[in-house]
Amino acid sequence: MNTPTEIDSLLQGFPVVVVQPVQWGEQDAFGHVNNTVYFRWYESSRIAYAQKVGLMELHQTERIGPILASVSTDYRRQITFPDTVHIGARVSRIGRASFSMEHKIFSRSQLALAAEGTSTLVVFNYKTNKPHAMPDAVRRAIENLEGRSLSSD
Ligand SMILES: CC(C)(COP(=O)(O)OP(=O)(O)OC[C@H]1O[C@@H](n2cnc3c(N)ncnc32)[C@H](O)[C@@H]1OP(=O)(O)O)[C@@H](O)C(=O)NCCC(=O)NCCSC(=O)c1cc(O)c2ccccc2c1O
Repeated sequence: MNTPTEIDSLLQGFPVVVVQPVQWGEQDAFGHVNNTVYFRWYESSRIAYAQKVGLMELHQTERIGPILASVSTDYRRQITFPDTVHIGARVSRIGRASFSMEHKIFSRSQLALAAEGTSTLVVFNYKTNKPHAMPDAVRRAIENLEGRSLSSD
């Protein structure tokens, strides 16, 4: 029996996990979830992560927030309706203004890794339209969430 608990253990080390039901309309003519949907799922996990470390609030108050610089994925399994996906996000690196995230998507019905990817976000000043140095408070919040220090490179 595939249980959410088993998937939770597969996603150990991912401090943010978003759980979403697969929608019928996310499938394409070939009967599987279309490749573009995986990027939406990654995005949901990035947003949840940014909310947890105060980056969404910072955007509301200071107009300093994340912007997506790059994203990539490897597809490991097809996903079909009905299913539920568990999308993990963790930060693996913090630079001066940028930080890197790793993502994993697990299929609950297959109890298997369906995709894994990486993304780079840049802290961005939406007033000047320029990158902004990672604020210390956000760096600390990320390190607290990850349970380790993430040195600059
Ligand atoms: C991405 C840019 C802001 C970079 O600007 P610029 O080239 O001027 O930056 P620098 O050369 O000074 O570098 C700063 C910093 O960024 C790193 N970097 C730059 N480009 C890349 C890249 N392609 N890949 C990886 N890393 C990159 C560089 O190494 C530096 O790192 P340091 O740590 O050393 O400082 C600029 O190119 C730009 O504005 N691009 C357009 C971005 C865009 O339009 N993205 C799509 C819309 S945003 C979006 O969709 C989005 C998605 C989400 O999932 C979000 C989640 C949560 C919140 C918001 C989200 C969001 O807005």
